[in-house]
Amino acid sequence: MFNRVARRAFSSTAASNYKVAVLGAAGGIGQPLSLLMKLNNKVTDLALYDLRGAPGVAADVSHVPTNSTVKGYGPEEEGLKQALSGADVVIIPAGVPRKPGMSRDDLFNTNASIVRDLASAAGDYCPKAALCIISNPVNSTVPIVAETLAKKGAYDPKKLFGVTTLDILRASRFISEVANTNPTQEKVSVVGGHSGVTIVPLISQTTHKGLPKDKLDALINRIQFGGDEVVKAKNGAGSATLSMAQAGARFAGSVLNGLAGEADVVENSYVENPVFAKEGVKFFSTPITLGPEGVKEYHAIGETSDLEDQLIATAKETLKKNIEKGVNFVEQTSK
Ligand SMILES: NC(=O)C1=CN([C@@H]2O[C@H](COP(=O)(O)OP(=O)(O)OC[C@H]3O[C@@H](n4cnc5c(N)ncnc54)[C@H](O)[C@@H]3O)[C@@H](O)[C@H]2O)C=CC1
Ligand SMILES: O=C([O-])CC(=O)C(=O)O
Repeated sequence: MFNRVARRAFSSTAASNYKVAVLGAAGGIGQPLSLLMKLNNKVTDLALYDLRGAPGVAADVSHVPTNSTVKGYGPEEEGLKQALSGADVVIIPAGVPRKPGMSRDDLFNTNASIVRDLASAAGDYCPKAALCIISNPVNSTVPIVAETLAKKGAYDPKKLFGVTTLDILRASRFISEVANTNPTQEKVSVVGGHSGVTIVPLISQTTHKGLPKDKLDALINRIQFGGDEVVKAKNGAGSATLSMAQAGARFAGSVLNGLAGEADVVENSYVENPVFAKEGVKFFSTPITLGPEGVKEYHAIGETSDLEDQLIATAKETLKKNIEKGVNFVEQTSK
């Protein structure tokens, strides 16, 4: 088996060589996300872990002719340890999705312990890895990971990311539908968290700040509750998986670009942000620049309208509670 140095030395086509682990890889998000990571030429070692089904997904994805090896692991034979050892980036979409009528917070009771245990394993087996958290409720699962790692002395706030990129994708798409423009050219910063009122799209920073109030309100509401559209349409069969895989692959790709030292890699992400932490909201999504050590720079939110100021204030109140719930969970359940 090649060690990291040898892997890098033997590769000729990739710009850089990284091991990426996907935890929850056989799920609705995990499968297409694993495929998209296989297509990323910075990935040379792809480790797919799930309670069940990961070896099959790995065998399937491994036939795609790109530079990466792909291995699937289950919980037997220290599969989690093998999947995580040496990982540079860990992407976590493990856990249950919503059904109609549920909020993301309703997933807390099931997903909190799943995420805590996977975070604990990451702290043990790849303490230097960048962790990208997809499992809901993101507003609380990210603090759970932070607290779990902190208890092990393995928490690096610059390497823990809540993935909110799907809100960014939706904002681009939905604004293009309202303004009749090309969605690939629409860039909208979405700040705050990842659920309902904590999702705050900053439309005033786009070229569409003059939208009539009824259209603006409807657009903001659609971005905040875009996840519900998919949950309703899937009618009990889960929530967004394909668009989420695209969002997760874009975000993890940017993390890899940052690790590789590329310039000006900017994404929005729900991270421990020193500015908001001072206000008592420890985690908050803003634009960040990604670099070789994870977060390289925290960007200010920028200019906002009065309406956006109100939305941000509302988001902060809910986020404080969501964060506290995650922190308390780790306090109460850690051995
Ligand atoms: N951050 C975001 O924007 C989004 C987050 N999500 C969230 O992502 C999560 C996953 O959604 P889906 O893939 O649709 O669900 P799914 O049920 O299709 O897949 C979840 C997978 O996780 C696995 N799993 C459960 N416990 C595990 C453990 N302890 N270790 C490893 N794997 C484990 C399951 O076996 C399953 O294969 C949900 O919590 C969902 O709410 C979904 C869409 C967007
Ligand atoms: O709505 C859900 O439960 C899944 C999710 O986070 C999203 O699609 O934004």
